[in-house]
Amino acid sequence: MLEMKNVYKKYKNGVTATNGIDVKIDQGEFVYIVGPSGAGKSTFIKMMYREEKPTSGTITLNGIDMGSLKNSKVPLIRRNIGVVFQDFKLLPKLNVYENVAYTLEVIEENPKNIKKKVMDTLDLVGLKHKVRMFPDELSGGEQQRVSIARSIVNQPKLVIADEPTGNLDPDTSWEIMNIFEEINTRGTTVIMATHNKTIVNTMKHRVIAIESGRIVRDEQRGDYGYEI
Ligand SMILES: Nc1ncnc2c1ncn2[C@@H]1O[C@H](COP(=O)(O)OP(=O)(O)OP(=O)(O)O)[C@@H](O)[C@H]1O
Repeated sequence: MLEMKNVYKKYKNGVTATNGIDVKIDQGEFVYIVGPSGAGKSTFIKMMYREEKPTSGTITLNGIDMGSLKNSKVPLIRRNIGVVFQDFKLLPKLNVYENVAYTLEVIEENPKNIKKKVMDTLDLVGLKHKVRMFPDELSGGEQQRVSIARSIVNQPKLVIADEPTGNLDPDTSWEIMNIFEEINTRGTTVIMATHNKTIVNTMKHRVIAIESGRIVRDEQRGDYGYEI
């Protein structure tokens, strides 16, 4: 589903964040991206959904060359990619239902389908009973559930998460991880950057370690591999 060939990313300030990355990720995989702070994990991930463009090399997502994709085509491709962030990034003036429905409204989904899709997704993340609440009335874990619901309501083939449990306590982190596990069990590819050693070592999946912009380890059912 995703292939990178010799991908370099040099930012305008001269920092080289990825230094020749080659990787292949298949549909349905669950992949952790680990490595020290500043290693290039977020940059690696951002290039997958064209938040950043590679300086050189190729990135192909389901046959589409993400690097040379016209800006005007990016929103269309993003419909097939859900993205979850550490800081949730919910719209503060919209309630839970509206935050999730918004994704479908911008892609002009038939209004008749929106309600069912939103409610089914909120049911999956366990938030059906809080549809009218606003983000500032929710706990961090609940906000992350809304953010996950928003990312999957359009049934993307790929969900990318950058440190999704970074702001959450251990119990809540496990609840959130169980949702990602369920999403993956349903066939969605999950790619997750994380510093959470306990989770990586317990909920075993493929582990790709990045250091100084290079992949230094790529193991099925790998370990986190760093002391925190
Ligand atoms: N927009 C940017 N402009 C310039 N340099 C950047 C930019 N984003 C990241 N960098 C630099 O690129 C390098 C890799 O950063 P990146 O955020 O990809 O690392 P990371 O592994 O995700 O780190 P962390 O675990 O701390 O989130 C760092 O040196 C960082 O300072």
